[in-house]
Amino acid sequence: MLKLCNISKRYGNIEVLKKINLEIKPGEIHGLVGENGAGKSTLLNILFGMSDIGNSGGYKGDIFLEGKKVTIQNSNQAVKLGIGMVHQEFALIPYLTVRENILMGREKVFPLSKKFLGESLAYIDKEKNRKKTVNILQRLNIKLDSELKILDLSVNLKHFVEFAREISKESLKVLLLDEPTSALCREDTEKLLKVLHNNDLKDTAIILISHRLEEIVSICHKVSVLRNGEIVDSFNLSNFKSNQLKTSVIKHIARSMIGHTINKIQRNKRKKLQDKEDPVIMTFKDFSVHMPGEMISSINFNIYLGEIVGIAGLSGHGKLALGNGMFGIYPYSGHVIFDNQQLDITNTAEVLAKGIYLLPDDRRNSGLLLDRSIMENIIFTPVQIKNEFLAPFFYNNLSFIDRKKSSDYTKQCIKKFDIRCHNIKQKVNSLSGGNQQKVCLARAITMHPKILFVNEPTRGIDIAAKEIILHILLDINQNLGTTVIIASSELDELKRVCDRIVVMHEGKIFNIFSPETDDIEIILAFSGEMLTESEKV
Ligand SMILES: Nc1ncnc2c1ncn2[C@@H]1O[C@H](COP(=O)(O)OP(=O)(O)OP(=O)(O)O)[C@@H](O)[C@H]1O
Repeated sequence: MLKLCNISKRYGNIEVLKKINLEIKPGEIHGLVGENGAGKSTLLNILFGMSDIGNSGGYKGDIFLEGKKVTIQNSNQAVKLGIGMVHQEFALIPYLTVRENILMGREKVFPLSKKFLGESLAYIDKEKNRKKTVNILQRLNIKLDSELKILDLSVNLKHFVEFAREISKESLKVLLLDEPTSALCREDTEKLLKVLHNNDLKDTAIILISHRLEEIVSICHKVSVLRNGEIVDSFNLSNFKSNQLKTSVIKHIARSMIGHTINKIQRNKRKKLQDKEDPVIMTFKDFSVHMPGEMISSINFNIYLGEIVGIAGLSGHGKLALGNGMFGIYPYSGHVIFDNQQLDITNTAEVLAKGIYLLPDDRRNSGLLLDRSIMENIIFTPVQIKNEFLAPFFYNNLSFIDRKKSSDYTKQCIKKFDIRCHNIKQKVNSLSGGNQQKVCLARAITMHPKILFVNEPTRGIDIAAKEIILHILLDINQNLGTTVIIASSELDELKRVCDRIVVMHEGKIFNIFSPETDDIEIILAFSGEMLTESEKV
């Protein structure tokens, strides 16, 4: 179905893809793995004719579709050729509804209006389109109101909408999936992958990028490993059915990606599950947050000084709402007490100045200044809130950025966080997704927060960099005394670093577990169920 011959791509002097050769059959799911910045998204962007590729000098090499050579200059051409893409950072129109986004350009219209007014002026049959959308969403087994605006959806639901839009296209020849599951919890990932696995798309050639190697090994037929823009290894996965073989092939792929083996971070000294004696740093009283698709209602919860708390649960049950609500991003009610005083969470500058910081999961929309350099992104909040990185006052309160200090510090961050970039001046929107996430974290850490809320810190991060990030979170907790609240879909990571794990269900705290608790018990709590005493035994 798809054949790539010697595909190369340069950004200025830097060659980010070097003579990529790849063949994918109809019905084949081909995994593409590699470190952050290895060139995976660039390859898919070429195949989907993304404007960024054309604007930066295009690509070299040949693309064949069903044996015919094609040139892809823009996304319109790609769509016409039968190529669909689910983007890492969404390509949805925020002010339109789920229905409008899924069916855009393919809406059902009233036949008579089409006859008299022509296709482009025909009246859209809203009811028929609504039913069609509901059917598509049912195919994905997802409960979602088709009339909600994209703007009001959580990140995981946006992923489902993108996926629904692509798989509902007839005559889809090639489907490009750029980390479609990175924002999803295990259950939602399974729903989505089931559609791929069930051969619903049996004539389509699929390329799947994922940093979750278990996922790649479970559903892909083949996998190619990209390192520094080159394919360094490929594996035929059809032979690896048993769990033991899967584990060994995962290790093999990981080594091939990174070039060395990875040591998983494990916290040694943990705090005991809190008792009444421990000092409380923050209290939520009757706290509700009306975050669309992630509401929490009337929770009462203490955060203890110096702990690392994990917040887990299925998407849509409120896991992400605590941090987002804390920063007044969505309407809320109730009270937040910090250091024995009521906090005015509508005053973000004051919240930040008190040493409370949020690293949001939606980094592109609320975490980064995309058009600014890595350095500006890292120092921005410390300059604004804490007057850091400024040269001595020039006149009254007027001062300039201390360039040397800022650039030395940024270089340190690049090293510490292993941010793969050309230099400190590179604009953040030209960094790979995982490296953007590292910039967000570097800024958060630069604030030396007393309390750090992090939503999905390792989303889109490669397997080696994940360990760096977990290590840094442990480090600021142990050495700076930062209290850390991590909302994450990665239960394994929460178990490795947290003192306790709070499970949210239907917007409430369902239970709080010690990290030693068996996975099954925690996962059951995700659905609001508990093991009986005899089952525990
Ligand atoms: N517009 C651009 N200008 C300059 N460099 C760019 C641009 N877009 C991407 N790059 C560089 O190309 C390289 C490959 O990036 P790409 O997004 O393909 O990586 P990736 O393998 O998808 O990483 P991730 O896993 O983090 O998503 C990176 O070094 C990135 O900085």
